[in-house]
Amino acid sequence: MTRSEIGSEIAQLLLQTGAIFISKKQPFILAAGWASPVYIDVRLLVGESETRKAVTRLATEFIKSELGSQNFDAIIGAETAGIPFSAWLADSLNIKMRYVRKHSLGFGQNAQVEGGSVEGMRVLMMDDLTTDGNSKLAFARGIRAAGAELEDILTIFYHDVFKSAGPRLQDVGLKLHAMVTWDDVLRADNGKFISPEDRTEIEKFLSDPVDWSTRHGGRSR
Ligand SMILES: O=P(O)(O)OC[C@H]1O[C@H](OP(=O)(O)OP(=O)(O)O)[C@H](O)[C@@H]1O
Ligand SMILES: O=C(O)c1cc(=O)[nH]c(=O)[nH]1
Repeated sequence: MTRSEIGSEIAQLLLQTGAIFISKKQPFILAAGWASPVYIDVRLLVGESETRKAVTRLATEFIKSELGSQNFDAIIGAETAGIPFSAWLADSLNIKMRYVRKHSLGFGQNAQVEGGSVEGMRVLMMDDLTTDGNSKLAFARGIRAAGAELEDILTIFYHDVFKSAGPRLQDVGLKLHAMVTWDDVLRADNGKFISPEDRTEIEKFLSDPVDWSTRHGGRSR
């Protein structure tokens, strides 16, 4: 399967499971404080057996063909939504699984990376989604502080509109790989899930998300 075929299949799953939410009244406020007319709830791919099996099959194929599964000793799921996907992928790829907390626990072993040592291991970080990459930077600091070699991050969805995300990750030696972006979703929709009015609003947001956010009470820079 090509990258584009994988993107198209997962985009269909996101549309069918109702994971693409379009705000009718108030904008969504995202983790980093941006206002947005859309919110992608990738967590909805977790609930049903058929759906999660399909995502795991597609992500396994993506990792094998685009990244090379032999390049990783472990997959590390990011709290919270990255954790279930990392568990299924670790089984499917037959590699170790760990997970990384948003913050060290603060008591007990005070660990940020859980599930065993990652010292000297080549690891792949797995999360459900990327917006501006802020959370990825924090997770990466924790994973590297635990002694792992981390260069690659895989997310199911990437908004790919906050233009600073890629360079900020590259500056610290991180490569972001995404299975689905807005291009895949807008191509996969046949008008059944996204109305023409909603599509117009989404396109306005995508063409200048910082301006959209500023005009709707979210972050402006
Ligand atoms: O900051 P970015 O790297 O662009 O990624 C956006 C983050 O926002 C979501 O997490 P959130 O904390 O909202 O929810 P979760 O705990 O369910 O993962 C998502 O799972 C990403 O981790
Ligand atoms: O940036 C975020 O917080 C975010 C955006 C989005 O579309 N979906 C999500 O779960 N989080």
